[in-house]
Amino acid sequence: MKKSEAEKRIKELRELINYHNKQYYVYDNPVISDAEYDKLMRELEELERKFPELVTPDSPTQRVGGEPLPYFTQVVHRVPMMSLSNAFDEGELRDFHRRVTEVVGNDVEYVVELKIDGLAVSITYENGIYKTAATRGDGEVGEDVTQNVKTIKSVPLKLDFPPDKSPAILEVRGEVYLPKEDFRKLNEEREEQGLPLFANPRNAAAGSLRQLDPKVTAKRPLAVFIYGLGYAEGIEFETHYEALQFFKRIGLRVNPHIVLFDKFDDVVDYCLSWNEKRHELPYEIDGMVIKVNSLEQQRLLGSTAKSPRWAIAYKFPAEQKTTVIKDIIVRV
Ligand SMILES: CC(C)(CNC(=O)c1ccc(Oc2ccccc2)cc1)c1ccc2c(N)nc(N)nc2n1
Repeated sequence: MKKSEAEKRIKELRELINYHNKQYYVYDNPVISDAEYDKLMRELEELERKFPELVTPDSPTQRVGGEPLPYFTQVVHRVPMMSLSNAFDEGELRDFHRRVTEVVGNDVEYVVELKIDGLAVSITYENGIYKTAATRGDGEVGEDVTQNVKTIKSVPLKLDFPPDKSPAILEVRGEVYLPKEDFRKLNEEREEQGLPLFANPRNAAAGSLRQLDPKVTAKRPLAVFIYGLGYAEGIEFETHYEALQFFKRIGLRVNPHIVLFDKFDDVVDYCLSWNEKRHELPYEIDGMVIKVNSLEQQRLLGSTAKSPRWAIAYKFPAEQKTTVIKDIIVRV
């Protein structure tokens, strides 16, 4: 095959593979079989082997990065990654709502999201191409985990911008997690190998993401849900819900159980309902997150040094298990 034909076919294959990744990971609606998908990947890998000069960093074949790192470099977040204040019961939830309405009045909508029990990451795309990823760290400075996050199949390496909206820089935040079933299997393998077990999926995700060798991370079936905007150049949103819809449209994986409410009683009912329903989810959640939808109202409410006044986490009552102590995250 001539180089020009290879170039054309490589472009086609990348677009096809990106499309099928979006169908599978973002819309949970694959339209080809795994075997057919693998065939496309193999053809692309074969062509890139024949024409290595045609390989680009955003090619779907470039997920498992380079050599192990000696250490993680630090990344200063353009916008701090804040934490959430907590509400532990309905009363505290209603106190939050009262504080909000005292500032912005009664015409307020809320977006309610699951609080995935994983670890927070920030992912930056430049002109729609995956660029960097960092852990939350202390909120101001995190660890550069670009190579490791790149191995997560539900993280797109190229965003699908519509012609009228293509931000030069888009930095989003989300939660990296390990699904329950994969956590169980991982601990089963570790037991067989006589290795220490992970205490819970969150620790397993953290331990997997903080690996210095991306080939180890690549073996861990991590996943991500994007839940917020960090920083953007070249695009503006009026509401949080609009931002989430845009994220989904361009290929970022957003949780399917996010709901917009305009009555706080419905927010409360929805939060309480998930204390039971969560046991059927394929991943662990430790609560719900309630956010004022209007970005203008968010600005009016502002933030404390630590957390926004326009969002709160509703934590489920701790199950009668061993007391939850702050787990020490180790790299194993
Ligand atoms: C709401 C926010 C705290 C993110 N937002 C921010 O980190 C943030 C940071 C600076 C902001 O504005 C500032 C900009 C510049 C300076 C200071 C504040 C606004 C939001 C948050 C935190 C954890 C979440 C979680 N585990 N699950 C879900 N589903 N949502 C979550 N949302």
